[in-house]
Amino acid sequence: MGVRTANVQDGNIGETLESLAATIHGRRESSPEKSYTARLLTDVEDELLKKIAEEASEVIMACKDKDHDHIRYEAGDLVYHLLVTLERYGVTLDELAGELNARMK
Ligand SMILES: N=c1c2ncn([C@@H]3O[C@H](COP(=O)(O)OP(=O)(O)OP(=O)(O)O)[C@@H](O)[C@H]3O)c2ncn1[C@@H]1O[C@H](COP(=O)(O)O)[C@@H](O)[C@H]1O
Repeated sequence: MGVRTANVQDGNIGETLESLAATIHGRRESSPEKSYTARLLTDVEDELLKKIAEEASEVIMACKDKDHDHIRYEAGDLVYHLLVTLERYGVTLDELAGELNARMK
């Protein structure tokens, strides 16, 4: 585990998710030898699905430690892998927004 804190600045979550999702989408054209994302998009699906469980567990452990920087770091890993999962299975961010908006009371 290597939590990096240098150069981490607050950002706009909407813009960041859209930019990252676009990068991930673009990796469909990349070589799996050169891109981890391209590998996750093309490898056997269990490789990606296992990462979701692993990263979720790491978030849980960081929360148990009440370690703010570590929680942020592991949440970043989890959200990245979730975005790769959405890309792989064809669920767009707009659809996700629709799903969440529909629940708002
Ligand atoms: N945001 C990410 C991102 N977050 C996490 N990861 C990778 O996800 C993996 C996490 O797995 P692990 O938790 O096992 O790795 P780890 O962090 O070494 O292990 P721990 O410290 O968590 O124990 C690492 O290989 C990270 O590099 C990411 N890989 C890519 N991206 C984004 O995806 C873009 C495309 O990257 P390529 O995959 O290189 O094309 C990049 O420009 C980034 O914006």
